[in-house]
Amino acid sequence: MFVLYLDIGNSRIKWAYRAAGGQWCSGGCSEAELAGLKWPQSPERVVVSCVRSHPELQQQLQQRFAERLTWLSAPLPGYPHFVHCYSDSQRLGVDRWLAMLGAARHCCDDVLVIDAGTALTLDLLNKQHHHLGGWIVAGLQLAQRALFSQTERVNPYADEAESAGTLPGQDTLGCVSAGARRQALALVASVLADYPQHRVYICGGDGEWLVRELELTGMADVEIHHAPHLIFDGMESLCAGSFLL
Ligand SMILES: Nc1ncnc2c1ncn2[C@@H]1O[C@H](COP(=O)(O)OP(=O)(O)O)[C@@H](O)[C@H]1O
Ligand SMILES: CC(C)(COP(=O)(O)O)[C@@H](O)C(=O)NCCC(=O)O
Ligand SMILES: [K+]
Repeated sequence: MFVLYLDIGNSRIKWAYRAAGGQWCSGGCSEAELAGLKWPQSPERVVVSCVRSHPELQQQLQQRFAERLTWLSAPLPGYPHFVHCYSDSQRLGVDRWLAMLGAARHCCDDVLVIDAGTALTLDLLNKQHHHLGGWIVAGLQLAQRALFSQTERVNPYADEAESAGTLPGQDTLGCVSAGARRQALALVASVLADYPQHRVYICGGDGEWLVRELELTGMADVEIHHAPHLIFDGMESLCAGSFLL
């Protein structure tokens, strides 16, 4: 069956499907671009995860795909292979839930799932599929925007350059961008140090940077798996288990 998967985050939309060879084919797009995208065949099912309410887009996709569309805005209630720690499981971000399901699909160990997106989230899932909890902080761009919008003189000056690394900045934008990166790395390093037995999976728009940086700095003694399709793996495991009607 040809299934199209969409992940609507707070910054952008990601799409994916399995190519003929079985590998993921994926990309990112804006809302405006989504309507114009062409798929190799007409999707027989479209599974969407969405962490924000988006009635126009939902309606547009509903019209286009009708009963082929499944819209996930929260963890599926009563899903048997996941034990929540939130007393209100519907409050857990559906992207976090799906990324954990995706990681559980890849391995049978305790896992630490890191999604470096608009928010940087870290979640612990043990091998019995109990969610032990996690952390949510602002991601790289959001952390910088918080400073730009909530202070008077920390500004993204057009004549300054963003730092791509973590060395001390020497102007405002350099300090803010290096600070955001160093802050994210420090959090990840501290969690890795506390949970050394967990297998680590990293996804999200800043995932590639994070993995590279952890490897370069030797911050992680453990093996780090860059798994950019983790959320789609999670959606696929719901389809495979026939949990989506
Ligand atoms: N084309 C892009 N648009 C927006 N952010 C991007 C893009 N490419 C990489 N990024 C980085 O990815 C992060 C957003 O990650 P992403 O996983 O797409 O977020 P979300 O799932 O919250 O929409 C940003 O902090 C940014 O640094
Ligand atoms: C933490 C998130 C904002 C991350 O979303 P993203 O960065 O992928 O856009 C999202 O998972 C969310 O809205 N969660 C709800 C609150 C919670 O998980 O407790
Ligand atoms: K995220």
